[in-house]
Amino acid sequence: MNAYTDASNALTPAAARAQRPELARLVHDAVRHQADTGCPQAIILSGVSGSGKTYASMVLLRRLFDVAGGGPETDAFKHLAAAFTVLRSLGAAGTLANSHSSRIGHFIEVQVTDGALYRTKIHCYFLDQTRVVRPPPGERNYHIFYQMLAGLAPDERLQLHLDGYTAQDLRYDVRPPPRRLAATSPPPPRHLIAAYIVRGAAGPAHAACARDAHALALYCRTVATIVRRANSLKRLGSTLGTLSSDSNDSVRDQDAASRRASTAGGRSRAGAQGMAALNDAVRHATDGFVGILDMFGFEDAAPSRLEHLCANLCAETMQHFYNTHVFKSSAESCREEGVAGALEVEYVDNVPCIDLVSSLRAGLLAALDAECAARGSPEHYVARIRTAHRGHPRLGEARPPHARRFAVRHYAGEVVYDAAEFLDANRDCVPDALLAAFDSRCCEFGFATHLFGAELKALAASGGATGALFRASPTALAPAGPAAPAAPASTLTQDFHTRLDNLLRTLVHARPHFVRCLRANAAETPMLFERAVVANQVRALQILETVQLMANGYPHRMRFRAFGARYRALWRRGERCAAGGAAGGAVEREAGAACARVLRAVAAAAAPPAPSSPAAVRWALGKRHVFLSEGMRQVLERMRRARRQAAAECIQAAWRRHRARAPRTAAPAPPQRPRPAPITGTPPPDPPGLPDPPDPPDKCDATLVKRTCSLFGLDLERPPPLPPSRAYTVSNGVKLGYPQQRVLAADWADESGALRLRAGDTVLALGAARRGHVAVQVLGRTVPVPHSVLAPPRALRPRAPPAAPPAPPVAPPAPHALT
Ligand SMILES: Nc1ncnc2c1ncn2[C@@H]1O[C@H](COP(=O)(O)OP(=O)(O)OP(=O)(O)O)[C@@H](O)[C@H]1O
Repeated sequence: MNAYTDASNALTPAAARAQRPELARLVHDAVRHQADTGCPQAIILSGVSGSGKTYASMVLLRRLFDVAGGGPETDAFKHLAAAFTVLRSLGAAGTLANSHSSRIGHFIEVQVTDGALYRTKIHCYFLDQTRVVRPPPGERNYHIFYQMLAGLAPDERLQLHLDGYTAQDLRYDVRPPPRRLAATSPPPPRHLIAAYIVRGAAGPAHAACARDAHALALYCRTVATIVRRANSLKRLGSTLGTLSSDSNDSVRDQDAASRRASTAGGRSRAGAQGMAALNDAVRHATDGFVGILDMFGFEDAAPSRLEHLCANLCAETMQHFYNTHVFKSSAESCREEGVAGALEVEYVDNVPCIDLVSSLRAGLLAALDAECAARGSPEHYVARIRTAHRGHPRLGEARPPHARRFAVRHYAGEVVYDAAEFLDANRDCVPDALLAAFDSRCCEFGFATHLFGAELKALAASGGATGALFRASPTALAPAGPAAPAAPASTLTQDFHTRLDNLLRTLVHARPHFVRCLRANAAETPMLFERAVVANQVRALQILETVQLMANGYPHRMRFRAFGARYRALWRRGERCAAGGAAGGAVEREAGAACARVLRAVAAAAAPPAPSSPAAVRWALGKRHVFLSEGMRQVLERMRRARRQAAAECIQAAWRRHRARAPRTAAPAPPQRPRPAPITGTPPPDPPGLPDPPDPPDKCDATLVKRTCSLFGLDLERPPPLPPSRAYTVSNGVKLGYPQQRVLAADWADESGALRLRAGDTVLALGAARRGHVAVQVLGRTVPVPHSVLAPPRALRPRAPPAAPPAPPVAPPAPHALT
């Protein structure tokens, strides 16, 4: 985490070579576990902003493709890497903490079946949209703006009205000085005139608000649309399926969005629906995934805004998920199963803080919704929460006290929030009159019309603007009714909360793997380790408590059956593996006793897991589970590896011995597959002088071939083997064996002209020759004659009417003239 470069570089080969072995092991473990059990796996990255979550997530993704996706040369990987490059431009910005901070959280869902990747979905969580119009002091806008200014060709700049501008001139790329937008404000620059059409007699402050709402709505809708478009591309030529997703839908509500996106694309409707149905069928047949979660890191910008409160709520939620999974559930299951002497680690529970922020009854976010509904003010909002949560241990005062500010004591430190923009940001509204400007009847910019399609439809149904408000960001609750509603059905924080809930619902069904990222210093300086900075993070992430649990507690538990399946190699010969399961009582007890015998033997034989490891080698038996210390898990794994290695070596040694002895003892050759018996009259190989006739031209449609291969998972480079040639032909259910008498339908001569046959000549066909040819015996020679010059075999001709005289006996082959 020292060479501070952009995180998307982690997808490059150089970064892949430098990747951490522990991340590689983690991916192997997740893929193996997914393949063994079918259970979804979630790799959850956490840490403060700038600690390397995004970097690690890219390394993990690359590794996942190496292990299960065919490597980085596949179309799917290239497509994904390209999508992430675009996403980084649109969603990363320079903050005080991190000059490439991801302002969009990601959950990358890599769907895997039988250990092979078949589809990737990116779920995006975009919060920090106010940055587009008001970057916080000292911070920067999204990378895309600077990249455009630095990289556009002169004619492109002209087209976008950006000619002559630099990053310093653009209003949205630098923090405007306060009150710059008053009446005395200078005329809007060209790029703003090009983008906005603001009519009416509103004051300048009003007009500036409208302009900002417009810009914000355009940006976040554009991001969502680009993400959806990039994710919905189907890679027909690829062996690795598709990428699909929507930036704002919940994790498990993606298919409809994916279908919407596909039908919006250039494909025919039927084709897209067919492909969506096929994808759905595959998905339902194989619902396993390996997910990589890179959400917002904890941030303490001073002062913080509503977006920071949401990001910190997300970090708190992930910390709570960790606490529950690692500390709480292991202690509870030990208690439930009567395991005596289990260590209960004391950890800091952050539920009070999550309650303070997100409780539906009186949490900070619920109070904000109430304040928005009552058209209140920031000061009134802060007074309201102070009254509601007086004395709450997690709610504090800003220092010095301020009417619009309050502090929250998060798990990773205290953060002071300024509520000045809370209400506007939460409403996230844009007036209908502004959106009416994008109506296709008056707007020539079709893309903008497309971005607000649902809203414009509602406006058309209401007969035009009525003073209603729409959400600026795309939302699952877009106006669906016939007319525009007076106010949006949800707020920014409600949407975020819903999506966070959906994400958690997905995570609780998965097996989690936690990656805790630590930032080495606060200044993005390479090779600098700041003790205090790291110690704070170690404390906040409860890493010491985790180590304590790993060293002395029982952090791992396995059902008896799962233990038996995994450590089958350690069972004594003749002893049955633990069965456990539904049979209950006696069977479960017997399975537990079998596990205990193995564990006792292992513990007696075991050396410490590693010379310097403090982890104790302990185990305990519960009612349904085996409880293991980290040390015992390591010992079991090491012994299992050793047994399997020894077994593999034993097999190899036996085989080598067998191979080495084979010539001396003249052992019988290994049985080979019997060759098919030669067919009577099989033509000998062609004489050396006989030239090959040219192959008929390939009449296949290349696109059709590609699609078929993609649909059936065939490899384009290696066609499936041809079926073995048959010793007969079949027609109308009649089998005609070779040799056959055939009559020539047309004159034919071989390439040299030495051999000539005439129409009506009868020849003896011996069997199939090269493509499109039949091997024919002529004057003691066998020559390939094209099918096309031979009349169909007799049995294939139309049947003669019953009254017709019987066919004359087949004449002997006619003499052939050799010239
Ligand atoms: N192992 C590493 N090797 C090289 N560079 C790294 C490594 N880890 C992180 N970095 C660099 O450190 C910087 C911060 O990393 P990154 O953006 O991944 O942090 P983050 O935790 O995702 O931050 P945020 O939450 O703000 O998005 C980036 O510029 C990244 O390229």
